[in-house]
Amino acid sequence: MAQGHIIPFLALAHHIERTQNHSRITFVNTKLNIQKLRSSLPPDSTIHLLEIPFESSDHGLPPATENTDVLPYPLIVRLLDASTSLRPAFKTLVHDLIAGGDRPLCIISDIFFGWTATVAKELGVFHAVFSGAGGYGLACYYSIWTSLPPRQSEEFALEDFEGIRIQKTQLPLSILEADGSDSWSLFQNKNLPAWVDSSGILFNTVEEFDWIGLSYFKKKLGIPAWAIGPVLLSSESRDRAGKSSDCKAWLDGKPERSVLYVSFGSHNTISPAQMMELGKALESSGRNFIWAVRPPIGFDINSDFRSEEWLPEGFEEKTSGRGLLVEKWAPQVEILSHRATGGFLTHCGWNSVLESLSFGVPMIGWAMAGEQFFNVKFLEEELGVCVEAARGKTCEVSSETIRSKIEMVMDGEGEKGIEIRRKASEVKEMMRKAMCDSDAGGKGSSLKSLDEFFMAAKKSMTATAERSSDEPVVG
Ligand SMILES: O=c1ccn([C@@H]2O[C@H](COP(=O)(O)OP(=O)(O)O[C@H]3O[C@H](CO)[C@@H](O)[C@H](O)[C@H]3O)[C@@H](O)[C@H]2O)c(=O)[nH]1
Repeated sequence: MAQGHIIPFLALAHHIERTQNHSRITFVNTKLNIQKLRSSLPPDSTIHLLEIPFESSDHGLPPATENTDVLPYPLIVRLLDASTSLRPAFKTLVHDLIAGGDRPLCIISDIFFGWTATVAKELGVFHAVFSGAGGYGLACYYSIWTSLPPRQSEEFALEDFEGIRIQKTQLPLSILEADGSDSWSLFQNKNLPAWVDSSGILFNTVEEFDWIGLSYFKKKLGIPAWAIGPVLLSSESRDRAGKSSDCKAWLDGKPERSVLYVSFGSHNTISPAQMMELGKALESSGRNFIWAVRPPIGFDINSDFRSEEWLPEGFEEKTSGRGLLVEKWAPQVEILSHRATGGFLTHCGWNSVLESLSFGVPMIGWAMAGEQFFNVKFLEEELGVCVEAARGKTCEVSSETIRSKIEMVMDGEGEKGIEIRRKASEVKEMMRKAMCDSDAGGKGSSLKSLDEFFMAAKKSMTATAERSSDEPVVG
């Protein structure tokens, strides 16, 4: 029930539809999310859409709230918790399919729907969690949630993830405030342990560069972790195209790799003070930029953007011609794929990371929540494709610091600028190969993993069928 999760699920559904012959896919979600999805499916799509009932106002949420993108941060955990109420309707749905002779081959569910693994186990259906997050970032997140660090430590080693040290400033607010009895702890204490009921985890990532995190899950949960990515949604398959043509036309007039794209994903925003500093940094950097803007923390996230109030005085006039503000939703893939885009200031949500790297665009990291802090650590320390600019939605940042990181990444002639672009190109190539079906060497690793996953699901289905035919008929 979040755009950042629905997008990779839709991409996965398209990918399965294309690569696995004769598979029938049913996409299950609540009414409003299904409505949005319907508009983004091509007319010839074989993907079925099914709604399950959900009344947000029954859970202390505003009416018609079914997606995190319309919610302020404090209400997100309430939506997650409310989503567990879908369990009986979901169980009935799967039960009815089985009773009608249409047993599903497998159920693939989101990381926040741990309970679906338990339902699948009860009904004897093969189940996998699909993580739109990467292996390394999710491994840190899982490890910390299942063994909360002492509150006073400024830096600590992860108990079950060898060699990884985390600083307190890298913890999302939900974990910083967790004491075992708060809403996030209560939710995660139910959600994460349920993953062991699953038969494996599918990751939207690539084995060749994300094996550390994948190994963590194989060892920790004793189930397979299949890297099947990157599965990405093309700009044509996106429902909310934003100001598509405006951005493209604007980018067409800019030199190669000269534009910095700034966006913090589908629902995050920063504090008013941070927004002011970021504005100053973009102004003083003298660089071209596209900034996907959203009202800062403390203001209605769905309201119009007031640049004269939230950005430095005269910002739009001073950056006219070299800066473009896009309100609420930008055509991100179109921007990242354009030859004029040379860098991405991002919160490092995993979809943004994959989208950026699939076009070889290096990043400036500013994590906001969830596993994003660990993604930044991974991208900077392990892959060398990112430099960190700031941490969190409330930290103090100065325009000078942000500007220096912008210059470092956007400077195609400086040592760092050259190196980071080289590494980003290397990762882009790894991603291409993982999904490649035509190189002389045969299928790429991610395509092979998806085949393995389907083989495991089919084997399990055959075993279930054999078991039920062995059962004595009771009159
Ligand atoms: O103006 C915008 C903003 C976002 N997007 C798209 O929305 C998605 C955003 O996904 P992501 O970058 O992963 O950010 P979040 O929406 O914040 O993602 C959530 O889901 C991710 C995958 O599980 C996690 O890595 C993040 O921590 C979690 O916040 C991407 O496909 C973007 O292309 C747009 O097209 N236009």
